Amino acid sequence: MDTSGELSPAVRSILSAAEERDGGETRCTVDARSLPDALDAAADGGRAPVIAELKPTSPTTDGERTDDPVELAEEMVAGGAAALSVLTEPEHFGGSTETLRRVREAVSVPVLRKDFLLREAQLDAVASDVVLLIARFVDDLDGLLAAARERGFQVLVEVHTPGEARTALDAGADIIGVNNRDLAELSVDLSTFESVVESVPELRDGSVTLIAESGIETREDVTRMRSAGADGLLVGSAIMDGDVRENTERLTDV
Ligand SMILES: O=C(O)c1ccccc1NCC(=O)[C@H](O)[C@H](O)COP(=O)(O)O
Repeated sequence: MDTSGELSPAVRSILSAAEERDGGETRCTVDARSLPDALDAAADGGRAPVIAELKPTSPTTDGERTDDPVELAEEMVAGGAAALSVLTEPEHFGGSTETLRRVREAVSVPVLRKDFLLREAQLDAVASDVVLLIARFVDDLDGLLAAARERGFQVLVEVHTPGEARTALDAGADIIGVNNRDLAELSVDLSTFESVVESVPELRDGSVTLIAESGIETREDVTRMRSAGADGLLVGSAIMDGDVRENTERLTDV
């Protein structure tokens, strides 16, 4: 894990909690719904390919959303979300593996497990269609990627810099997310996605499903990230803040 650069106290706390968290007792086997296919189908159908994120709270959010997550998930899908992301981190994001299990049972779109996974056993805590691995925080990306794929998971490898994007490509990642959130300041800057993609043109050669993550709030942001090459857009706060169906419709209907 690379904790050498600056990290906000909240992220340090998230990582300490992740180091302590147990995995599942039995090995997961997943028959995954395809995230790339779901994103392509949305785009072919004239909708922005949005992955709507169920994030009850976060270090950058005031308060906590306590409505039934299954109802929220169904509203997101009704609003046009191509896929869902469910936070399972409990201490800082109000998530749970049980929420993800219930949501995945209730919807037919692919569901991403959004968490800070550090060890192979943690993959087995719950089945999902996609798991997130954060390049900076995973010691053995090749090994964890292989372990996830052996179980049937698709893997979204998250990066924030050109160097991390090259590491993800070298490890054979085929779904890569560029997170616009800086983990030192927790601020978001959409030009992060643009500059990483410009520095690493292989991200746009068609072999990778490329996701823009964080800080996407408006239709203009959606158009901007799509123009820069995003095949999918991961949106949390702008959907969770208010009527999730209306918010999802506003961002998918472009
Ligand atoms: O969302 C946070 O406050 C946060 C703080 C520290 C580490 C990670 C954090 N978020 C994880 C994410 O990547 C986002 O939930 C996701 O990309 C959606 O972002 P947004 O649309 O800006 O809510």
